[in-house]
Amino acid sequence: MSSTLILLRHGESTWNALNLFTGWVDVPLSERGQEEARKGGELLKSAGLLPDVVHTSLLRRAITTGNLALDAADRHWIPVRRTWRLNERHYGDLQGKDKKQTLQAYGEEQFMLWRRSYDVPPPPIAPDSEFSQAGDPRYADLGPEMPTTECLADVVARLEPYLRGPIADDLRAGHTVLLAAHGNSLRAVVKLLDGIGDEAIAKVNIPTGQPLAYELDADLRPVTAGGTYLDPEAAAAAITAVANQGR
Ligand SMILES: O=C(O)[C@@H](CO)OP(=O)(O)O
Repeated sequence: MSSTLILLRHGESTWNALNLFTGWVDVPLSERGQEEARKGGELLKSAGLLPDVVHTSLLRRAITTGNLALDAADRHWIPVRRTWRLNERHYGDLQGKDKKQTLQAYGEEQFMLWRRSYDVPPPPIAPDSEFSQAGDPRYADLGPEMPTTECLADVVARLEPYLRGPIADDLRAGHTVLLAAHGNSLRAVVKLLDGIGDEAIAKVNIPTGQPLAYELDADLRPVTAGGTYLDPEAAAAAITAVANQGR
């Protein structure tokens, strides 16, 4: 039996618009981001890809995107599960910093190591930073798993059990599953699904608000490597914009 997994990065957030590193800071969607989310839902509806269940992170830009997209697809009523394991990568001490200024201060190589290398995390955030999540009640159960910074390898490690567990269970039940999440947590999903190498994943960028559908075989392997963007032209333009952030 085949099943469908749809990946949807949140629409533009207010901090995407300001070009700030965001990570676990819980910023809202911009007006444009809300519109992107609605359009994403309309694309799902017109493609006949109707989710039976949605999984989101614990961050409002993904939660709101899921709500707006599902509302536009008339699927606002489906069950929802939320987990910190789908959160954006924790950006450590870079959270709240301007991407362009960071590029200028540290240079292209260090900037890209922090943004896209597989295993180099940014410096950790101090617990008393205004952009720290220490003490946030939504993460009270995490204990020592609570990150103060993460590289993509850390995201893969915390996300994989959830992908192979609750998400795989829903897919095996024949459900069409929507993941409303983030640029880097969805890069981790794509890496795992497509078996992308640690270096090659640096070149993969996920655009905001563009549904990416994976048809999966009975072993939950992609029928088409890389999946299918429902609006390939818009997705290609948006991917280039993400890749060039900071420049
Ligand atoms: O700031 C962030 O949290 C992410 C996603 O917006 O940025 P980047 O694409 O630079 O990893």
